[in-house]
Parts: sequence; structure tokens; C-alpha cells
Amino acid sequence: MYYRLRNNFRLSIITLLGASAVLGITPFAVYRFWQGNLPAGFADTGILLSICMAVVYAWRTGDTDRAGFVLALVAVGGGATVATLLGEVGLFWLFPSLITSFFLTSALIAVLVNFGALGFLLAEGTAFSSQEQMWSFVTTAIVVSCCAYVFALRNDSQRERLEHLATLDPLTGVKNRRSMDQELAAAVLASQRNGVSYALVVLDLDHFKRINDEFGHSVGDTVLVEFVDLLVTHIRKSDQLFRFGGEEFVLLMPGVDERGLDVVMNNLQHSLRRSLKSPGGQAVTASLGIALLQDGESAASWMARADDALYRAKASGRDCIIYADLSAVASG
Ligand SMILES: Nc1nc2c(ncn2[C@@H]2O[C@H](COP(=O)(O)OP(=O)(O)OP(=O)(O)O)[C@@H](O)[C@H]2O)c(=O)[nH]1
Repeated sequence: MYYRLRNNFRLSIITLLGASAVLGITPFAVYRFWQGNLPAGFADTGILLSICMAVVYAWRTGDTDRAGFVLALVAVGGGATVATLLGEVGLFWLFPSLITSFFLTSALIAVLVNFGALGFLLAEGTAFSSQEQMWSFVTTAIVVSCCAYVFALRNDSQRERLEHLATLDPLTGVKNRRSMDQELAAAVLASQRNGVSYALVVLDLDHFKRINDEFGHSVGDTVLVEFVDLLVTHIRKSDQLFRFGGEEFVLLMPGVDERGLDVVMNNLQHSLRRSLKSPGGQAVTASLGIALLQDGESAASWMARADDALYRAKASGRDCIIYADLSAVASG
């Protein structure tokens, strides 16, 4: 539970709103019934129950988008209903609701929900005791909604940027190991559903430590970047390249057969020997381990076979390509 609250921002907001609603609205609902104001009492109870149901739905299904949208509607729509029933006293409830809606749903939907509620209050009119009060309220509510909208948009774009950066290797700009795990799992699913063939190629530069030791770490970095640039020129748009760690890279290639793959990988190795040189002039080579995804195989087994093939390529003297052993296939 704590883990889900920590890692799912919208779920934590939905839960916080649920807890605040129970604590904040329950006494008012009781008070309205005690006053004999049945419409307001039922409105408060309805809002409370709807919020609780949406919170339970979010926890059960994990669908925080739908639950958040319903909660934004309930919070803002409920606030507007209470304002029409209670007048000025009820209007105070709308300000926190107008802001909360931006935490619960997308910025665009939140602003539409807020403006819808303001339009309803203006058309209905009974919430306000004077024209001056009405326009003061509407103006301040619009200012609050617009500021929250701009803030929410900026927040969304920064979150997207952070998420994007978290999937990239800062040195080479290719995807990192974290996104590789997700893409491998997606490839296994796609292969099971649509029968797409996939190859996994693990590439490791040979004796890379010597380059670092002889010429320094920054030269090693440059070689890694040049290696990636060269790789990119040999692969298709649908292929994906990941940095697995250190001087080890992984290529995920959909729709390939063994013969075509062999040609591409041999070309790559020739071009590496020809073009990638250390500052001392020696060719920089790479060893390759290749595994074709088998029917019903798990991502872990697939990766382990490719890694084992790479290990054998290193053991066979490096600068060569080894295909994985099919006897080690383990199902998912
Ligand atoms: N310059 C640079 N070096 C790195 C980076 N990440 C890992 N390394 C270095 O890569 C080297 C890897 O060394 P080893 O694992 O012994 O591999 P190797 O020398 O290529 O030997 P083989 O793989 O057996 O051919 C180490 O010296 C690491 O410090 C990096 O981002 N930049």
C-alpha cells in the first residue's frame, strides 16, 4: 500500500481527497441534517459516497484516470450544487475544488470542468446575493483556474521530460537498460500475439579497458559514442539500440531471419574494423552474441542465451559472432 502511494502520484491525491472528504464533509453533512436542511444534507452525503466509491475503484482497478475524472466532476459539480443550495457559505467550497481538479485529471479536462461549473452557477444565479458578488466570484475563480491550468501544463511537460531522460543513456543518447527491460517484455508479448520474429544481439567492445588505460577515460567515451554512431548507420528504423552497461550494447531487431541477420552483422563487423580506430591507430573490434526469440520463451531466458553466446564469442578469441544455443531455452 505504502509502495503504491509513493509511486503513483494520482492515486495518492485521490486517497488524500477521499480522506479529506470523509474528515471535512462528514461533520457538515451531519450538521445539515441536524439543521433540517435535507437537500444540503443529501447533497453532502451524495458527494461523500461518490468520492469514497471512486477511491475504492481506483485502489481496486488501478484506473486512476477514470477515478480522477469522476472525482474532479464530483468535487467541482458537488461544490457548485452546494453553493446553489447554501449561497455564499457554499461558494467557499468551490475554490479548493477548482484547484484540486487539476491534480485529479488532465489540465484540459480540469479547466473544462471548472468553466462548466462556473457557467452553471452564472446561469442558475441563486448562489449569489448581488451582481457585484457574482462577478467578483466568477473573476477570481477564472483567475485561479487559469493559474492552475498554466501550472499543471508546465508540470506535465516537466514530468514527460524527466520520464524521457530517465530512459536514455546520458553519454551516447541511446536507450538505457531500464527501457530495454520494458522493450524486451513488449517484444515477447508481440511475438506471442502476432508471431513476429525477433533477434537480440549483445555487442561488447573488445579489450576496451586498454583504450581507457592507454588514452584516458574521455577518449574511451569518444570511442563509445563513435561505436554507437556507426551502429546506428547499420540498423533499420524499427530496430532498437540500448546501452546495457559499460561497453556492452544490445540490439533488438524485429522481423529478421537468421540469414539476413548474418549479412547485416558481418557487414557491421567489417565496417567496425575499417572505421573504428583507437587514437593509436589500432582497429577497435567487437564480439557479438545473437539469440533468436523462440516460441514461448521468456525475456530472461532470451537475454541469458544471447549473453551466453557473447561469453563464448569472447572465449573464442573475440571479434566474432556466435549464435545462441537452443538447448537452453526456458519458457516464460
Ligand atoms: N570511457 C569509459 N569507460 C567505461 C565506461 N563504462 C565502463 N567503462 C570501462 O570499460 C572497461 C571494461 O573492461 P572489461 O570489462 O575488462 O572489458 P574489456 O577490457 O573490453 O575486455 P573484454 O570485454 O573481455 O574484451 C573498464 O575499464 C571500465 O572502466 C564509460 O562510460 N566510459
